[in-house]
Amino acid sequence: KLATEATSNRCNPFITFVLGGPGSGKGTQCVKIAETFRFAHLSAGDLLREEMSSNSENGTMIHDIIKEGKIVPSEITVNLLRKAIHSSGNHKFLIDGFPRNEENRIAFERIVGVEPDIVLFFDCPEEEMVKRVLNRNQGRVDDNIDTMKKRLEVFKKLNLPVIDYYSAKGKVCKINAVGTVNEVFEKVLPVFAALRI
Ligand SMILES: Nc1ncnc2c1ncn2[C@@H]1O[C@H](COP(=O)(O)OP(=O)(O)OP(=O)(O)O)[C@@H](O)[C@H]1O
Ligand SMILES: Nc1ccn([C@@H]2O[C@H](COP(=O)(O)O)[C@@H](O)[C@H]2O)c(=O)n1
Ligand SMILES: [Mg+2]
Repeated sequence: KLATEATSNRCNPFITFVLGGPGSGKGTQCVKIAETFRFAHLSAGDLLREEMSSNSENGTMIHDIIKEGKIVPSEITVNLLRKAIHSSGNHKFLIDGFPRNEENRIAFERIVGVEPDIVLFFDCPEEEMVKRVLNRNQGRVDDNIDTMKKRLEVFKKLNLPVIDYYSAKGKVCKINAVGTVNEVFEKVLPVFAALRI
């Protein structure tokens, strides 16, 4: 029901928040959803990494926070998302890895002014997430066992309560993230196939 409530004459953008622990497969699945259903894929982590590499005034701070597995101040992340939403030319968005905490959630509502239509939650056992992250090999400063342990703690302490918040509003689609990439995508497909946007 939650996914079919959207109608074709809406004015607001259609927002999907994509959540799950580090290495649960959010980015991998977002690429497939975006290709199949023509959503714009905005990864909060990717936007922060781009900002970090662009010699911006916040670059060093962002680097240090990511290396520690902590959460960047919401104003920075939400403003990067806001700009990306407005320049995308699309009206359907996958916002990957956001909101990570209550502060992120509230800042998005305040600055962007909309709530998500649906929240996808990739539910994955910790051992599997650790294995995936340590095999990722993309040169990320946070893909090491020390940072990964911290990220898992931050996920449980700060991100799970956000997922609970949206669950209570009936917005969460929980997907079992165990299985091959294609097996997981098979579970995601019906969520988006049911949309009328
Ligand atoms: N279903 C899967 N089975 C096995 N490996 C997977 C699966 N999905 C993704 N992977 C691999 O696991 C790693 C982590 O996946 P991905 O980057 O999509 O996770 P993420 O949730 O976006 O993580 P992060 O929060 O750290 O950005 C990648 O190397 C990816 O190729
Ligand atoms: N809303 C967010 C999203 C990410 N971060 C920081 O970036 C790191 C990597 O994020 P991924 O989504 O690519 O896993 C994350 O551990 C945070 O340090 C953030 O602060 N706020
Ligand atoms: Mg990712």
